[in-house]
Amino acid sequence: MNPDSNPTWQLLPALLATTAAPDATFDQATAGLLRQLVDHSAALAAGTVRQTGRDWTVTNWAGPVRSQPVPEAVVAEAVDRGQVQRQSEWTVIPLAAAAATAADRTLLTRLPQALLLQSSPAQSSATAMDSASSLTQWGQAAAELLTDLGPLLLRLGDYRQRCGRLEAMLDCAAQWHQEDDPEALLHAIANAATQLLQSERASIFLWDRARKKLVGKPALGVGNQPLEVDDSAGVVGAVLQSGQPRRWQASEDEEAEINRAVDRKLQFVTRSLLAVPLQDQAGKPAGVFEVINKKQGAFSHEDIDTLTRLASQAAGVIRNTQDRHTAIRSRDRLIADVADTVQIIGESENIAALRKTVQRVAATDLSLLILGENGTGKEVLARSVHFQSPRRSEPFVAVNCAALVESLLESELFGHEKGAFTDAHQARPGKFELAHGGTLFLDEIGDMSLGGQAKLLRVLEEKIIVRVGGSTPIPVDVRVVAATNQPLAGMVREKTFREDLYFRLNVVSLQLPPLRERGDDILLLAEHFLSEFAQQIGRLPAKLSKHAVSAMRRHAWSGNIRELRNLMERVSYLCPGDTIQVQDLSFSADPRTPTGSDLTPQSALTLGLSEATRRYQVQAIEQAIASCQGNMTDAAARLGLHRSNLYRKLKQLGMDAS
Ligand SMILES: Nc1ncnc2c1ncn2[C@@H]1O[C@H](COP(=O)(O)OP(=O)(O)OP(=O)(O)O)[C@@H](O)[C@H]1O
Repeated sequence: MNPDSNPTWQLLPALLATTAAPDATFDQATAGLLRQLVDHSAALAAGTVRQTGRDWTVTNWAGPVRSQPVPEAVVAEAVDRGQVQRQSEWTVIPLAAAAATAADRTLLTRLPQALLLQSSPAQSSATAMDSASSLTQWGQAAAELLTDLGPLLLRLGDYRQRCGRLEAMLDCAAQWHQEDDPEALLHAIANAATQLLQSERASIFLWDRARKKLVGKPALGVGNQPLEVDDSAGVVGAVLQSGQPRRWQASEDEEAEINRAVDRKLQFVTRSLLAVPLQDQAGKPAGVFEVINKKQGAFSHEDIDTLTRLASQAAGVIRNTQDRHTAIRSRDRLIADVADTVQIIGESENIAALRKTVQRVAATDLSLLILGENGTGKEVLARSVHFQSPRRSEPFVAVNCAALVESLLESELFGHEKGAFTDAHQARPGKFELAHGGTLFLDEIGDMSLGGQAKLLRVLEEKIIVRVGGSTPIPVDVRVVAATNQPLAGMVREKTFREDLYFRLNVVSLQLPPLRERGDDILLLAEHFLSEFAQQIGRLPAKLSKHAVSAMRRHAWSGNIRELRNLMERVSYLCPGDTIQVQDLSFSADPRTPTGSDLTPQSALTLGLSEATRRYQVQAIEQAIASCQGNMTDAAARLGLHRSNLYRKLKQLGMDAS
């Protein structure tokens, strides 16, 4: 036969062309084939039919809108006999099941059972015979194509649909991994399920084992109403208990399985439902994932497969997000706890002003230079800046520059590679790398050698380090806070500190006052230390008696807070009662100042006669008051003074007379 007049050859290209479209379905391919049939043959219209219950339903139709009913008897006879049947303008060609189809019962139920051709009614009998035979030829060609290719096209459609769903699932899973908020994640998962399974709602029930409840987290379309059901009730309960997926369809399945009370509460009617188990890492039940009301038809086997895969992805992501959230919460709690321990204590004017400045600069990445005598709290201040800054969850690394000899400085700060020098048995990151993302505290910067200063400056400018013995540039993001008790500006003038580094570090400078200039902050700090040590010892913090408070105020404190801290540590451990008395406070002498017994004629040469005399008097009075347990009359008597003269003397010496 000439291929041009062979109906199969004429119909096939159109059928293949339709199939080539990436989202073509079996129905679309059939529609294309029927259109070709109508265009090329004598058929006015063509359609496919299959039996649903007792009726014959048209599954596809090409040509003018049908005005007559399907000739059901003729169709039934053609299908029953497996032979072409004709009646008036109808020709019915049965579609045999291909061998491949017969093996797959689910395909059989989806394929049409007969091809229906309608021709024009009025024709001479001779013409009618010719045209009927030609029509049958065309029809049989189309029927063969549908029989042979139909199952393949259906399967192709299924595979495409499955690929589409898997792709969509991968996309969803990738998005879920970005989601940090557990509630938002559950919403995103439920949304994905409604879309992928063309359903009206989806809910994820997490199992509250202790309360024997299934808690529906995002119940879409339900607002924020909590949805809780007993863990053994209804379809979801059965899925949790059995670990097996379940489908439920109104009118086909037991009505009693559905909890209509939930429907009423949510003003919703469940028509169909599919639920699959959610499992934890160990494969134990963790909840149930359900979708409700398939928009068209019933939930299929493919839907079970899709929801099961979705549930397994979801379980993993939910677990990870919950773990991450728990970890973040405990990290934040720990950071908050540590941050609490590094408050800048004090209400004196200069400390209050300093606290305000810290609040302002903490949010920035500006370099800070903290100046202050030894033990004035420079490191505490640096830590406080760190914990108030956005870098608080990253490391705070402190380096004592005075302890770094020139030969070690580079490897300490920038790290080294294995074998970089004799003792470099392992590669080691330096302090800059360790502080990445956080704060690097360079204490005693004034003691850094000039060579070290040059290397430090380069890294601060370039924000890149290279480990000793290495060649790979490593970018570092570090906020630098430097501190010194040295007169850095003077050192710049004397050329013992690099001017360019000084300006690089000193974008903002903070000056910490010495303890002796902090007035009643001494008492606040003392209270702070007393409660810190009380906590360590496991008892209530001791209180300073009125006389002890006076003695603390009177004492000529050095600048170093450690003196106060050590004293409070000593009394916390040694003071027997709840109240600290004057005699419990034996102040240690400021090593830089000659003590009473040290005061010699030489002292007057260093301090000046008037200051040496003042200090001698202060100490003599302090000792007398302490030895008389704060009794001023007795103390005055011991000093050979009248009580009122003692008060006058206190005032004159700038001591606290209260
Ligand atoms: N605001 C504060 N709250 C609690 N303790 C503080 C505070 N300020 C300082 N201290 C305590 O004082 C001592 C000295 O503080 P820090 O080490 O911060 O001082 P520094 O100026 O860095 O000392 P150095 O000059 O010796 O390096 C520490 O024991 C610290 O705990």
